[in-house]
Amino acid sequence: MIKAPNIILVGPMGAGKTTIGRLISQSMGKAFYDLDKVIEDNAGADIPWIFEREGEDGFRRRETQALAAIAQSDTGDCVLATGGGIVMREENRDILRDNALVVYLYASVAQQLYRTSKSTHRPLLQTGDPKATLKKLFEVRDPLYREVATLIIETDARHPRSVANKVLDAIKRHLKMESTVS
Ligand SMILES: Nc1ncnc2c1ncn2[C@@H]1O[C@H](COP(=O)(O)OP(=O)(O)O)[C@@H](O)[C@H]1O
Ligand SMILES: O=C(O)C1=C[C@@H](OP(=O)(O)O)[C@@H](O)[C@H](O)C1
Ligand SMILES: [Mg+2]
Repeated sequence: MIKAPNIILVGPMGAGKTTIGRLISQSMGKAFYDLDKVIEDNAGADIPWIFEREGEDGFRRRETQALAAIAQSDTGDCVLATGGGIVMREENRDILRDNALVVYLYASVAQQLYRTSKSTHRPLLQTGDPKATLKKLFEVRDPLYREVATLIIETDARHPRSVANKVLDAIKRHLKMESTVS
């Protein structure tokens, strides 16, 4: 029998990684980690505080450390929701590709903007023009999400439960396919 891999969700801010990750972990009976929460717990401080005191570079160092610790533990029993910038470092992309089944949750810039508009805990969006920021980030990051993804799931115009079911079906189909070719 093939070993079940860790499931890692990537995608832009507002794609629903945290929300969908929690839902699919419950359905799969796997532990759930949100990388932002792990970083906050390790630092004893929240993300806005880390960005303010250590800059984005400090946050990215902490992010890589936390990703490596979780993804390279070989238990294969967790679902991990990452933050939208996880694909910016090449070493992170290597870790993702080598250690997990990676699901890219796709959302249009309009949906990203809508879903992130009610919260103030994303420092990169605390600017005068969050739409322009999301658009610029998406242009750089979309090809990188695609580079690491095993599966790509569209989330626009879908309720979280329906996105979660779509992800679960795609994972099942993928694992079945893998077991028939190996
Ligand atoms: N498929 C969806 N449809 C509508 N709202 C969603 C969907 N997925 C997530 N949301 C909402 O969007 C917001 C951002 O979701 P979140 O899971 O924090 O995204 P991410 O972790 O990718 O930044 C939350 O308020 C969440 O309830
Ligand atoms: O896109 C990014 O660079 C970031 C996304 C955030 O996570 P979500 O994608 O879960 O909002 C969080 O890691 C941090 O604010 C930086
Ligand atoms: Mg999140």
